[in-house]
Amino acid sequence: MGKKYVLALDQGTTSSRAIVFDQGSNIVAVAQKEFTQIYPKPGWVEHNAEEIWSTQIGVAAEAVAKAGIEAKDIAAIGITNQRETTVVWEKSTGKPVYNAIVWQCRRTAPICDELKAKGLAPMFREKTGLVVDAYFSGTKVKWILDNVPGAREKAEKGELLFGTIDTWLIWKLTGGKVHVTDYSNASRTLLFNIRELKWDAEILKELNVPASLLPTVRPSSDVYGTTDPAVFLGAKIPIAGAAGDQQAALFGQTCFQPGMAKNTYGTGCFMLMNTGDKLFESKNGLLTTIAWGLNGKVEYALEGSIFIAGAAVQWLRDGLKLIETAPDSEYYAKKVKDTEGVYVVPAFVGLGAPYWDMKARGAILGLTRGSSKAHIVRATLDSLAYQTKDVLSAMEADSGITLQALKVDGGAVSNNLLMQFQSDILGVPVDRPQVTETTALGAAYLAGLAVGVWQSKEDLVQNWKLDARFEPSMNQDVRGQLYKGWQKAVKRAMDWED
Ligand SMILES: Nc1ncnc2c1ncn2[C@@H]1O[C@H](COP(=O)(O)OP(=O)(O)O)[C@@H](O)[C@H]1O
Ligand SMILES: O=P(O)(O)OC[C@H](O)CO
Repeated sequence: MGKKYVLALDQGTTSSRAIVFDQGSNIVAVAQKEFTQIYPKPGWVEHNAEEIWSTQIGVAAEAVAKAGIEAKDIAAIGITNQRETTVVWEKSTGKPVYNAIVWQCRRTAPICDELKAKGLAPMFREKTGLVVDAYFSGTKVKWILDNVPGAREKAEKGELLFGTIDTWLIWKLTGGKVHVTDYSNASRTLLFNIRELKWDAEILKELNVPASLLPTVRPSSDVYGTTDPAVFLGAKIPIAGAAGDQQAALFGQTCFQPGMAKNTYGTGCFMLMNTGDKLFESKNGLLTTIAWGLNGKVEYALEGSIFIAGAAVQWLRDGLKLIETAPDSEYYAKKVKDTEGVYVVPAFVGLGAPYWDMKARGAILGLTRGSSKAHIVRATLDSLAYQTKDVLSAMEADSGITLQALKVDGGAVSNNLLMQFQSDILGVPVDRPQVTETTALGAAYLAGLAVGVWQSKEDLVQNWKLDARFEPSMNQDVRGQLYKGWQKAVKRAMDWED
């Protein structure tokens, strides 16, 4: 049948995944591997960039083998990645000078406080669409250059390269030949001017980051180079698409029209609304970000970033050991009809949108002698839905658009109880597609469009198929009451850490 498969590499926060798609957007094979989470201090999160690479290339080979195809049957590779996570490496050796600093890491909160104290937040907001927060790459690069012995001298001599994970993987896949990123990833660095579409000289100066470190910014659907046969299954395959995982999910959900939105429930939860060529400035704590660069222009999105979602379920599993597997959360939550007033606020790494409080910390509130494991498990699941409600309210206020239905995806959407509660608390239908691996699908689409596997975005829309629609069935008064309790609980968790 010729080369009609597309391989998506989905490098997430907790695992590296590779998925082979056919031209009908069907999943032919999946391989996945978790990798080490490194917590050197409270609030710090790192990954080993070499382990990211070895797990990613490992699952790529495994997925191709499982699909029963050969590397030469792959028309293109698309990359999608946990965003903001920062790698700095030596140009000559390819060796990272430090572990990757993960998006969740709070170590640069003091740098952000200084920038805010200097009154620079409005400048950053205006140019980058982002808030000054440790979440983004800019202050992480600065931290590496300021704290890793010898790093700044090498950077100033042009011997180091910076990249988010897309850049790191493309550089490795091409055998160290190509140093690029795409518009969507660049827009998460706090270094990129989303209006002028270039690295911002004033910001680079302020953060003391030499421009020589930075990758070339390219469209999200474009042939960046080919794989080095020595590293990728002996074949030269075009690497033809890249996008941050949340933007890729927006693309995979075929949210191509302004006003269309999706919410992805993974480690964190990220709601994005396509705003087309319009750049909305949020007045309600959301981010303005680039959705993708495609067909010679960029399109924008409004984003609500929630730092802890599925990770709270992992905490129930690994930290509290209340459940054995993530899906068990549904089983225990079902044992009670509601949380009886218990709220879990999973502000483990502060709070993102719409609060942006780096000093918030997790809290369980409303406990009584009658509170049980089931109540805590249920309250943890509910917290994903409440945080989503916070963000959707902000998005509707910013855009003036009332959502008719919310498209969802990501690991936690298999939880039916959560999806029903989500619909109940929003008062909006929740639509779960058959393919919930929309992040990988989006990356495959971007790559496939660049090499002609698919001809146009319109071709893709018909591939989106509904699995289940969850309709709101909660009484409005109950909804209001429950949400009021959540807002009270959030206030108690805020501004906690000194
Ligand atoms: N049935 C479930 N109920 C609740 N949470 C779940 C369920 N299945 C998976 N999860 C959560 O979903 C997350 C994994 O989703 P995934 O999309 O793979 O995340 P990521 O891309 O961020 O690594 C984990 O945090 C896990 O706790
Ligand atoms: O890896 P995920 O799916 O948790 O996504 C992480 C986000 O890209 C962080 O901004």
